[in-house]
Amino acid sequence: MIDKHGFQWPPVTYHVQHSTGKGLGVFAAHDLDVGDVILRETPPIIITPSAYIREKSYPMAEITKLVRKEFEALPPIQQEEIMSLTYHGTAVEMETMDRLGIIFRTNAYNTGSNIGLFPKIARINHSCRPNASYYWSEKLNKRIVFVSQKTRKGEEIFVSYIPLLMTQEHRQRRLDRYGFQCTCNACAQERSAKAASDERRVTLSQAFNDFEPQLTLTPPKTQKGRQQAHKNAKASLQLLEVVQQEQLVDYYAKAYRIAAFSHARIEDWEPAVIWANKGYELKYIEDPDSWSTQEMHNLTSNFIANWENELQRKSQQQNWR
Ligand SMILES: C[S@@+](CC[C@H](N)C(=O)[O-])C[C@H]1O[C@@H](n2cnc3c(N)ncnc32)[C@H](O)[C@@H]1O
Repeated sequence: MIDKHGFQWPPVTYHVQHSTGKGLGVFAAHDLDVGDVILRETPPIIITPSAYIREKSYPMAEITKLVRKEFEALPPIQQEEIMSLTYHGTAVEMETMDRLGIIFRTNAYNTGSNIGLFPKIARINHSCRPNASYYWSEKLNKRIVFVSQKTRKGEEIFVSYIPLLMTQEHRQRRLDRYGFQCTCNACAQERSAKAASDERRVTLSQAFNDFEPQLTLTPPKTQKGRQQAHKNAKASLQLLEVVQQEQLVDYYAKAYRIAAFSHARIEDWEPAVIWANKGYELKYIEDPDSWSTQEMHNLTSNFIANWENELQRKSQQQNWR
């Protein structure tokens, strides 16, 4: 629709066009900044797996039946859009499942406790170093795709289909179910750069796990505990460097949260506030209504209060001298 000022409404943020070696892809229609929303989409098909399905990891025969029922209720134009999506099935799946079931398997996303198909979002290709991310908004009943790295007009938009803290070999194994050999800029690097990237991703995975039990605000009680907490604060800054070197924007908020907690534990309030606030800003972009956004908001306020108290204490001490 063109509004009274001659502008397209809603504004066009992307085009679907050919992507070399990847079929169709989604491309930026103009320069996009971190946090810009590319797409918001309500799933025309959404299924609720039974408890049995969730535990036994997706028995496709049952899913296909649920999907078919929803599909039959859609208007022909939506059915056509869905049937035009790409699909990839194993030899067994091609034998035992119909095309709709395989389309759903190739393109659907987990959506809270359900699984949804988003035909427009399904055109976005994968990268192991993506420039976009997404979340499911229960409130809006939509999946929202937003830019996580500055993207220039005409550049392709990529999300990740898989967790990224793994070696390339491991990632490729996960991607095999989609039927393609990944040639993203992380996978297509020359051998030594790829080895360095693998090492960073494995280090990050290990470090995120190791930090998890130490993310508490209780100050250490012993001398040894205090020494360890100081070491952790230093290590949290190294972790931030590694995640930035690897440009894994989907993991920045997690690293900021670790740096915030680690500095709060040693009562170094200024960096604690800075990292908590950075984490909050990213979490807010990711999903303003999520529990983890609220957590980062509360931590930031709490650390600011502690920092103010500390500054007040210091200025009183100076006045007494
Ligand atoms: C969800 S669809 C994405 C849109 C698809 N390119 C299309 O034309 O509709 C997933 C399929 O896109 C292709 N694809 C996605 N990311 C790719 C990548 N990094 N390299 C090669 N092919 C990719 C694969 O064929 C994959 O099965």
